[in-house]
Amino acid sequence: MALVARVRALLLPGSRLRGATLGRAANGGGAGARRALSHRVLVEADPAAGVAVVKFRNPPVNSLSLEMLTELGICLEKLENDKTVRGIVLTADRPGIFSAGLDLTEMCGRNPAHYAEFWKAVQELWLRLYQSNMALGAAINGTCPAGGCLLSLTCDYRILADNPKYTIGLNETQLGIFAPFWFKDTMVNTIGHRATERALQLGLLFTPAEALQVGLVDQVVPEDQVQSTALSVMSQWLAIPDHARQLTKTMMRKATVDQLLKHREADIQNFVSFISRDSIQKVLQVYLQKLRKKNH
Ligand SMILES: CCCCC/C=C\C/C=C\CC/C=C/CC(=O)SCCNC(=O)CCNC(=O)[C@H](O)C(C)(C)COP(=O)(O)OP(=O)(O)OC[C@H]1O[C@@H](n2cnc3c(N)ncnc32)[C@H](O)[C@@H]1OP(=O)(O)O
Repeated sequence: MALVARVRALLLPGSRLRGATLGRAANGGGAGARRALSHRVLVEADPAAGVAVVKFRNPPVNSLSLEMLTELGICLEKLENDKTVRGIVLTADRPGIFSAGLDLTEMCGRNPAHYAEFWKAVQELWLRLYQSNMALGAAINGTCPAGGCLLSLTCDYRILADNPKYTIGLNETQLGIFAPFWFKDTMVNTIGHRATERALQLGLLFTPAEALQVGLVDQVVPEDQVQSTALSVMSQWLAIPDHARQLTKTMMRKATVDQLLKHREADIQNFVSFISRDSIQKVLQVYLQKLRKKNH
């Protein structure tokens, strides 16, 4: 289903999104700051600074469900059309978990049509973020595996909280699945081929010190300074004339984007047939059960 159709579906009677305010809603924060609410995404915009902070709040772990992907996509589209916003900082509403990655329940026990719809939504969000004309920063205030790491890698820079409990990486192989080519390319573009090959094959989750060393993040700062640092780094990016920064970003990312655009349909079909395999369903179910057992 296309983004517009998914939004309509979300707005049908009975949907949890119905009645939610997706536009700018109320004053909040400092002078001129504006807040907008949807269920799973909170936006704090500061028009004077030209920056919006987009906060994930999809408890318990900020997983990227179909609804979360859709709300995030709507929110980013609105911000892209807002002339007062030139930069976006992505972060979690609460410290602890930036995002647990793609929602595993969307990839388990569903039908092929659902897998195709879900994967299309993952592609759409990646394309929106990776091609964004905005300057994007990630204020990573919690653990950041797999799809969470991918979100941060679409940004122009990453600031990670200095907490050894927080790890970051594309750990798909540890689940018995693997990162598709465009996840891989996004990481290669950040840390290079050899470091990516090692990280992906071993499904490494890096501590803050390791992530800094390998170049997966640009700065590690005390936990209470993650957002303020991300905002002050943003002012450096916004000091560059937009057109010059945007043309450079497009030049750097075009080949990677074009690969997915060229193989988009095949990538969906490959995902659907891979994820539908009995053996893959089994490993995902075992992984989910292990996560759930901890709590019961
Ligand atoms: C041949 C051609 C092939 C072409 C191939 C194409 C594609 C390739 C194929 C597939 C690629 C698919 C890509 C996937 C990328 C991903 O993002 S997969 C998700 C990876 N994520 C993780 O591994 C993280 C798992 N979670 C955790 O490690 C922990 O939850 C946490 C984040 C560290 C938090 O720990 P904490 O102790 O605070 O919380 P709990 O573990 O107790 O969790 C609470 C609650 O939430 C549930 N949950 C956790 N993570 C997820 C998730 N990602 N999705 C859904 N649900 C999740 C957990 O089960 C608990 O539930 P409850 O017990 O019922 O409350």
